[in-house]
Amino acid sequence: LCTVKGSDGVILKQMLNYLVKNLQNKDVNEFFAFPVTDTIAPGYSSIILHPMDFSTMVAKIETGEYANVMEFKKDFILMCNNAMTYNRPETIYYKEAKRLLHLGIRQLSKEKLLHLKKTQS
Ligand SMILES: CC(=O)c1cc(-c2ccccn2)c2ncccn12
Repeated sequence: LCTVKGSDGVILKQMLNYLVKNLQNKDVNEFFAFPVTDTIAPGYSSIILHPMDFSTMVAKIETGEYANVMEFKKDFILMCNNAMTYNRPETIYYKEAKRLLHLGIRQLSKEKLLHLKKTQS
């Protein structure tokens, strides 16, 4: 049961869960599924000060930390930019981040979200 006040919170959560699932499906190697550790990426935590990954984004959706889609989009772009900062352009991680970023920007474009909003209501 959601009160009238809380109803938009439920709809936003549904929308964000739909969007994050769509984006995660594009990360076929699951490079972005979990936080990058210093073990697999030497010096990562001293180079990347604001780490982000899909599991963190999913947790933030559940705990209602995103007030709107734009805040969610910011974390997605941060996640991709981190990978394009730490990894060299010739690496698979950089290339995957670049591809994911472009696919995600398209999916999160105003037109797409407007259409999604219409289909939701
Ligand atoms: C996203 C990212 O920067 C990343 C993911 C990984 C990763 C993620 C899962 C399994 C293996 N590697 C990674 N490894 C070395 C250097 C960077 N990375």
